[in-house]
This record gives sequence, structure tokens and C-alpha cells, in this order.
Amino acid sequence: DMFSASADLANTFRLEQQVVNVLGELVAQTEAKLGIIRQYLKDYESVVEEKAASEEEFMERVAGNPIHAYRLMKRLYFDWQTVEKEIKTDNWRNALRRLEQVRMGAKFPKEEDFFGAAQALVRLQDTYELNMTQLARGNLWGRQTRAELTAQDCLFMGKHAFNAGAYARAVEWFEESYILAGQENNRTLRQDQVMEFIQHAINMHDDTLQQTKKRHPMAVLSHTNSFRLPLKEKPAGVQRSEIIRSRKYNVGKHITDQDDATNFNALCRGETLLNDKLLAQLKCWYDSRRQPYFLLMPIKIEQNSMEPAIYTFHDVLSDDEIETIKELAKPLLARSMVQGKTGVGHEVSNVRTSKTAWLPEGLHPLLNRLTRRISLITGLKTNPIRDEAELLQVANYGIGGHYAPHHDYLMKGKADFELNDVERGGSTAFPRAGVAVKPVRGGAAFWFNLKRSGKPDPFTLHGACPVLLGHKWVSNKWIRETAQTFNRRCTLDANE
Ligand SMILES: O=C(O)CCC(=O)C(=O)O
Ligand SMILES: [Fe+2]
Repeated sequence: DMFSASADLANTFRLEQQVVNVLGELVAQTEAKLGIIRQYLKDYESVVEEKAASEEEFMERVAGNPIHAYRLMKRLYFDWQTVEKEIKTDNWRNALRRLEQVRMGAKFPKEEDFFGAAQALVRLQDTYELNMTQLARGNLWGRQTRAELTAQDCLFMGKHAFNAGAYARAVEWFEESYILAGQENNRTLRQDQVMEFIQHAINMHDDTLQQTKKRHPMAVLSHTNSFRLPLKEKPAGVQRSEIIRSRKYNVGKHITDQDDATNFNALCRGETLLNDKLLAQLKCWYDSRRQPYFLLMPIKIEQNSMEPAIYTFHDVLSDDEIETIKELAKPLLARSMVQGKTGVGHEVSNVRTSKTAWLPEGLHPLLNRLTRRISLITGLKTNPIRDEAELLQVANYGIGGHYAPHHDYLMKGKADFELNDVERGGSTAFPRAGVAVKPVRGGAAFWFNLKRSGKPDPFTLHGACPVLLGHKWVSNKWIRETAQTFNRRCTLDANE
């Protein structure tokens, strides 16, 4: 697929430029052709201007005029050759051949890409609580862009949401489509065409809600799929703002699945969930990690969370190193996988939309240097050749690309390098710890997935927030459990 990584999206835009070039030339050629034919017709007009009572009188007047006679000869002897030549050249077939060539050498989006992009928009809307009207007008969380949606686009989005069972969102998209249909200068739809969709989606929403309530009176409804009350009782707009106003956050020991989801989204939006006392404990400091390597240039460490301990190491990678890593990864990127539901094997899943590449240590001398640097910073053994850690993984997220909250229990610790600044969104959020780490170019987030005892730490639940605007490139290093028996005691947190 091509929506799950920004590198592929850029290539698809390039592909469209080729298509547009062919189409643009076709339009220019066709217009030139029409111009020549129009000119011929215009030249003929002086003949028609000779008004006469009858056909006979007309012919007499025209044929008896030496100027008309001369121009008739000129038109049919001289101009006609040009007109005929133009009609004979087939620009369409030529354009078609060139378009086929473009298509042959490249990947065109498929249905899954179209759906994936629509799904990404809905995900962004949910996470960032984007106001529908602003979103349709290109406003992405306060950043005004020139991208806009038409009434027809919104209708498509509504249909997509509807087919996915997200009736609450479907109604909102259809209603936006209705508003736009009433405002557009370049009509893409009529309002009465949209009305049917609204009615149908409202009925579906209300019926489904009623059935769910009957079967599972205590069910927690997803705000994407359903509002709390039937839409016939309370309109979508009112219910949506009530949902936003009445959210409650819960961080700490007694946290539910619903809290995980609400917290995750809030953290992605940059909201602060920790109280002032907890916030005051978080410090920044310079550290040479008791290593001569860092004496001249100590690392800037920022503590993002105390329990579990999460740190950001700033300026770990230089700009050159970042570019090298990205270039090494680009040809190797493939759709990211997750562990299969049965626990065996890996599969593509919508909970993780990105592309990833594993960089073998021998690919470039930088990788080995980086492995040693990570070891010096974390105090852990990280040599993948000795199975102490995984190879370096590079991930690229496209629009709406995300990784839903999960645990990385198989690995002890994880260092997460940011390869660029994301314009909007894309943080790594820890819904149970109540913190989010913003992507900062060249920095690395680090945490332990396992406690000292070797038991999994459920509070390390984390996920990648969907990218709202911009690109996200990260590089991950998972560090294994077994190799670390003697190293961790003297590492980051002496209090643990
Ligand atoms: O990209 C991120 O911010 C986190 C990625 C992650 O959690 C993972 O790849 O396991
Ligand atoms: Fe992870």
C-alpha cells in the first residue's frame, strides 16, 4: 500500500505530476486545434453577414462579390489544409499511450489506499477532536492549510464511515456535506441528494444504539460509532460538544481500558495529565554517564516520567547521521507488521499504520557506531551480533499513521530516536504513565518495558499518536533482557 508511509506518498504526488503534465499538454494541443477550427468558422462569418430574402438572392450576392470569391478560394484551398491536418492528428491516442507508459512504470493507488486515507482522516478527527467544519476547510488543529474538502468529498467520507459502522461519524460527515452543498460555487452535489444519506445514517445510528442498549445496558460506546442518545432526541453537533466537555481523566493505579483510550488521545493533543506535584519532580540535567566519551559533550537528559521512568536524551544524532539513516532505510521500507492475534506469526493491521525497515549492522559503519553510542548512553549491552539487542529499526509514518497503545514486553528496554520534527501530532504517548514524549529531531526516548525483577511493567503501555501534519521518521532499538544481568543496577535511576 502507499498511504502508510510519507516516503511513498511523496512518490505518489510525483506520479501525479507526470499524469498532470500529459493531461496539461493534451488540453493545450486540443485548445490549439479548436482555435484553428474556430478561426476558420470566424473567417466564414463575413459570408453569412450578407443578409438576403432568399437562397437564390444570397448566392447571387456572395458569388458576385470578388472579395468573397477570393476569400472562398483562400479558405478552401489554403486554410483547409491546416484544418484537415489538425483533424487528422490524433492527440488523444498519443496522450493515452503516454499515460499508459506512466502507469506501467509506477504504482497507482488502489481501493485499499483510498480507504486507508479515509480511515486516517477519521482517526485524526477522533484523536485530535477536530471540528468537522474547520477540518473540511483545511484547518488542522489551528494550522490553516490550503487543502479543502468539497461536499462530494464529505459525502464519500460519510459513506466510508457508514460502511465501517462508524454511524456517529457518518452522520457528521453527511451533515457537513449538506452544508457545503448549500455554499459551493462550483456545485459538486445538490442538498437534496445528501438529505437521503443523512436520514438513513440517523436511522441506522438510532436503531443500532437501541439494540446495543437492550443487549448490553452497561456497554461503553465508542464515540466514533455512536453517541449516547438517539439523534432524533439530540442532534449530533450538540452531543459531540457534550462529549468533549464531559471527558474525565484518570491516571494512576486504577485505570480502565476506557481510561487508556481517553488518556492516549488527550496526551496526543498535548494535554497535561500529571498534577503539579508530579510535574515538579521531572527535571532536566546534563550527564556524562561516567563515560570519557561524553566528558566533552555531556548528554542533555530530560525525565518525562518517574513511574515508570521515561527519559529523553537530546541531540544524540547529528543531521548528517539522520540523513544517512533515512537514506539507508528508504529502499528497505515495508508495511509494518504486528504480532498475530493468535500469538504466532505477524500480520498487517490497522492498529499499526507505518512502514518499517531493519538495518543490518554491516550496511554502513554508522550503524555500529550508533550501537556503541546507545550502549554508552543507556549503560546496557546493545550488540545485535551478540543477540543483546535487535537491529536498528526505522519507521516512517504517513498521514494519520499511528501505532495504537501496546506493550513491548518481549524486550527489556527501548530507545526511540526521532529523525525529524513532526509539524503536528506524532508524539509517543503513555496513557497509564500520563505523559507524552514529543518528537524532537535527533533526540531519543528511552524506557524499560520490564521491571528490575524481569516482570512486565503494565504502566509502560505506549503508542504512537497519529501524524496530523508533516512526516514522522523514527528509529527504534529494542534491547534484550538476557544480556543485561550485570549492567542495569548502575544505570539510570538509582531510586528504583
Ligand atoms: O513511533 C513511536 O512513537 C513508537 C513506536 C513504537 O512504540 C514501536 O514501534 O513499538
Ligand atoms: Fe512500542
